Amino acid sequence: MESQVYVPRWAPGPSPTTSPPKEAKSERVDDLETGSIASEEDRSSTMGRLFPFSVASISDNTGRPPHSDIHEPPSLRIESNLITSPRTELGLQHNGAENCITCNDVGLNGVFLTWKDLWVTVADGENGRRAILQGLTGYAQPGELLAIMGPSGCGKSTLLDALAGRLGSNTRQSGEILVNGSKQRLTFGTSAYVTQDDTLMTTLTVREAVYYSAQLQLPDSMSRSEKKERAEMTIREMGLQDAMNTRIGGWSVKGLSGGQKRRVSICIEILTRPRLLFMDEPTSGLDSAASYHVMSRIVKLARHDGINVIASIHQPSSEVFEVFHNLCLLSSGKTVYFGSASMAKEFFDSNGFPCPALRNPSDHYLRTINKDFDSDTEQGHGGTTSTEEAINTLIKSYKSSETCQQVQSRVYEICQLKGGLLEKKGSQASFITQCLVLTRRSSVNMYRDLGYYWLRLAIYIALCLCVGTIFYDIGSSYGSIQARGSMLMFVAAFLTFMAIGGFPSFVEDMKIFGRERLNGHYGVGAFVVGNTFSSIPYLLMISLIPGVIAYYLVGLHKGFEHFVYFALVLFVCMMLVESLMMIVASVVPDFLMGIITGAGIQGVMMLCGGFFRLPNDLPKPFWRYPMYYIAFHKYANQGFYKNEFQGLTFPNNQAGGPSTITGEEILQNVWQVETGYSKWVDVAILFGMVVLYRLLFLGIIKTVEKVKPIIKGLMVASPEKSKQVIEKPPSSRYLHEAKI
Ligand SMILES: Nc1ncnc2c1ncn2[C@@H]1O[C@H](COP(=O)(O)OP(=O)(O)OP(=O)(O)O)[C@@H](O)[C@H]1O
Repeated sequence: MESQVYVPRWAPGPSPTTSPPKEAKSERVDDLETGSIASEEDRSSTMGRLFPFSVASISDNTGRPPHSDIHEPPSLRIESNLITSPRTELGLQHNGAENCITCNDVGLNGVFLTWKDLWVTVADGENGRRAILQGLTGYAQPGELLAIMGPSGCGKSTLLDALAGRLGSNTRQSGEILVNGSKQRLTFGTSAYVTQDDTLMTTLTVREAVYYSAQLQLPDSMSRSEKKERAEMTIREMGLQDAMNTRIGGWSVKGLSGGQKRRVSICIEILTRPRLLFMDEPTSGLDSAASYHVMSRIVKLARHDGINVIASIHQPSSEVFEVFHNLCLLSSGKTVYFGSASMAKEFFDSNGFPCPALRNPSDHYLRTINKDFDSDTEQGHGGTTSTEEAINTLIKSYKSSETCQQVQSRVYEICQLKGGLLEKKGSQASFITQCLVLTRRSSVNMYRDLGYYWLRLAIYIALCLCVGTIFYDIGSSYGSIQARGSMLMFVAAFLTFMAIGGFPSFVEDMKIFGRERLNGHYGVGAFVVGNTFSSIPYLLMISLIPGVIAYYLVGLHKGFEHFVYFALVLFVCMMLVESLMMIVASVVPDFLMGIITGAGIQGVMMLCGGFFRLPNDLPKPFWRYPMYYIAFHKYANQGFYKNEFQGLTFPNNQAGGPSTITGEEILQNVWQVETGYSKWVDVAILFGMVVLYRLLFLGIIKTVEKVKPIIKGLMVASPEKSKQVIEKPPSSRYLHEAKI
């Protein structure tokens, strides 16, 4: 082999070999749409441009065909002006497009991810801290798929979460994760993450879910029809064309199957072709054919658009296994193997665990390193060894292998590249577009979800019929003063309290918001605006229809203006309770705990709202100030009472007093209402509280987003272990020749 000069594509200055030959642009090797595979001739002509790095030189004197190099370590395979991978067999290389990863600007736009000596620990009651990941080192490159495999509970999801910056707050992480060679946080829109559980809006059809998502994420410069086309093309790519108009469905209504939901989740995240894509078990729930098609399409997409894909996979078929570029095999948080997927077989062979004929290699690897069932591992040579021993042998062997050294060298090289900061992938749609789309989507969801408003409407109507018949035709006797007060209190307290009923549906919305927010589809502001505007028509409906029943059956203060005020206070109180529950949901995302917390808060507010204990009798200072002024029931009651009693006169049954009593006197002496200001001020305060509560929700989410990483940063501790931070590449075999 001739001497080699490794030149990264983003290295400054001209390089004679960094540009692909002109004719490359006219070549058509594979077609993403049709999935057609390149001819062998085409492939060999484009092999030299398969990777984002140009390697000056070089001729291969071995005379091997292009594919035979797959038995060499993958990361630094340098020969024949190429570093190649077994994916060539699938035609996953240059496709002739201008933006082809293999030819153009992977080095500029692609994202390299490296991690060195990565540890993740969690608190363990008895033993201090338990390590979930133990000193992992690896890398992931643009245009490639890195598969993370291992037995259940070995730390696959934890590794993905750590790399994506999404570890839970009870974990501690140490080691170095670099993006394009520099430290940067990977949250909120810098990458896309397909989580293990499918958090989707169950009331939407597949077409709607993906199209709304396209509208939220794709730039305003794209026309509606283009967005629609992109959405439908992506749905077809994931083989969901027959389910386009099927509702996703949830626990109450059956819709898509688990595997179909998985594919919808993938569709939503690949719409914008993110530069970094994390996938937690993308093939779970899929049959082997569907798994193969999904994974091969993702690999093609990765290759075509320079996407760096990192996926945890449970049990790939041999066909699926073949599309992996690199494999990270974990056992109990330790690396058993990291390197070319196709080289894993040789690794297991050479360590005395050959894959039996006719067995799927990935099954063999997993079986060899799964010690959960404490079974013995059969060896090719007829003997047996315990699974624990087998794992230790493999871990030791990997650590001392050349492959491991090459991985560390590769990590070191990538770290030297020092690429720019990763820009937010984020949504490119404007804030206004996001608000409009979210309002529309949320309206459709509220309309179709019976639990959101329809059930409440039915219950409200039933309750208001009860109120209307119990207080029927209340009249204007002296006794009606107390009855009116009680009836209005019931409406202000209990009917508004019932707004809590929409909380479970809102919690589902919050989960979707959480996922989309983390993936950068839109911000908190757009979510709050969308939720507020979409709920207004429904809240108006559930305050007007039951309100009219209760108001006119009881025969409250006559006059349309009085009814409008009554319905307005009811409406704004329901909105207020919903806003309060939004705050609760942002702090307590579990719906049962949230309902209990929300009910508790409202119970306290009801108590100190000035009805059960008159304002002047409330113990000072806490209940009289500030609680009385914080409880929205104060303003609701006072507004209702002013609306009801001002302008009315009642006969006075009290001995020795005047024969009549005015509404003003009742307000001041009976209900102790502050009459120095108009009833409209009360309603304005209530509206102000709605705005305040929604702003509080926004503020809490934003603060948590900002504070959480700081707290996590403070919590990062060095685990008790000797560190092996790679300051120098263990193997300088390639580097001493490299010009970076
Ligand atoms: N935040 C956490 N707190 C406590 N333990 C955790 C936490 N996260 C992960 N673990 C533990 O770490 C181990 C690895 O979990 P992880 O979810 O990464 O495994 P996995 O390989 O993805 O498993 P599966 O394939 O079954 O999804 C498990 O034993 C799990 O209980």
